[in-house]
Amino acid sequence: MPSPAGRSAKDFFRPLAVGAPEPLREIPARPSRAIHFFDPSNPKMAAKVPQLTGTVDVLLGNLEDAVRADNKVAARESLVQIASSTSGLGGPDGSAQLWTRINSLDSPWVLDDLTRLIPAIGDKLDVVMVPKVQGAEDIAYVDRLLAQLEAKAGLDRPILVHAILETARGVANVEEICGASPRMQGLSLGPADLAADRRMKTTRVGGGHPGYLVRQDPTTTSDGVLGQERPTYQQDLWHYTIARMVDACAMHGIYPYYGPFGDISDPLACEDQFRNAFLLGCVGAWSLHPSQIEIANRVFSPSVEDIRHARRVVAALNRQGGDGTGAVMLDGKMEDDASLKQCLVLVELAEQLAAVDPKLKEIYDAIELTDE
Ligand SMILES: CC(=O)SCCNC(=O)CCNC(=O)[C@H](O)C(C)(C)COP(=O)(O)OP(=O)(O)OC[C@H]1O[C@@H](n2cnc3c(N)ncnc32)[C@H](O)[C@@H]1OP(=O)(O)O
Ligand SMILES: O=CC(=O)O
Ligand SMILES: [Mg+2]
Repeated sequence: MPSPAGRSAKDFFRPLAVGAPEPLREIPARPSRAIHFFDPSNPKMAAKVPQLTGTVDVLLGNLEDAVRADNKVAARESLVQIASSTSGLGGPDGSAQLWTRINSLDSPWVLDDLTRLIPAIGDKLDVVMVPKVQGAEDIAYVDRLLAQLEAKAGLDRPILVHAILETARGVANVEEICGASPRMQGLSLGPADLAADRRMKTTRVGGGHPGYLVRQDPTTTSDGVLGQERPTYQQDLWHYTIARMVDACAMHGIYPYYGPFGDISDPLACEDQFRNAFLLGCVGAWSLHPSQIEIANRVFSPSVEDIRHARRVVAALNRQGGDGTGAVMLDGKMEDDASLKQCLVLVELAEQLAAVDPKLKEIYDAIELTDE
């Protein structure tokens, strides 16, 4: 059966242009807790890139929304300059990955974004983020164009594609978007554009809303008097979409991310939003301001308590049967193959992060198990 992007299974992993690199069979799990956005046309932000390179998993040169229309060319040119001159940025050995967010596919800038960036810095660019993706056809367009440009530039490694989920049609097509190309690296939730496209009545960039709540039912006392207290509980506007995104990504072996949290002055609510996404399966979130990098790095790294518990579960199941199967009691709770698999997700993530973050490695290495 043809894939949504029109390719049969036998052709799925064939390069889309003669001389283009072979597509990857599996998307590598490179740490990407914070995708830090900067506007390359803003001299102050551009100047901060070298010092951010050792502190953040991904630096993303943003060319789309938040870059003024009259700065689009300057942003693109400055990104070329930054990528060429910043050591440790981008490529398979970079200490920070280099991503870019190109302009939307219907904009007057996107063709020049790709035809300028790929020949100039294609060897440094790890991922191209595509905004406002509507369906597999958008990915197919970028896929073919990237293959042609990679072939022309003689690149030996495919540039990956990340789509922003920020239109109602995109959400309806989320599974086919994830499976549209072997280049698909992941998806980010774009709550601001998605809210506008859905005609939601919010005015924020991500996060909750005090009006979106449930109220406790009225209570009556034993003599029938209506109680005064009716607590309310704010609900998560993004739960449904994040859950759909996580399932679609997991099904296709690619990575889901929460996107922007616009209230820079509210680090606590930002942390909550990021943690909800982490718990639901996301691997990272966007950082719009340097202060959000630390929040994402912390929230998207498993805690010491989680890793201690996960290792104890692994050890307890191994102690019992040697092969990790069966069931054991630990702290009054039943643990078996299914909880073991959850624990292994955390243990593997900790190993991946420790490999790039020496401080975290020290912390995880120092965890002692007291059961043996
Ligand atoms: C819905 C969406 O599409 S979200 C994605 C698109 N939006 C973005 O990318 C926004 C990126 N961030 C920004 O534009 C800015 O952070 C703003 C406008 C939110 C706030 O900027 P400022 O008012 O300058 O913040 P603030 O004064 O706290 O900045 C402190 C310093 O950090 C710098 N800085 C701020 N944001 C960033 C950033 N993202 N990257 C690098 N440096 C930054 C500032 O230039 C300033 O530098 P200075 O100390 O040399 O003066
Ligand atoms: O691009 C991000 C968004 O929220 O819109
Ligand atoms: Mg957007």
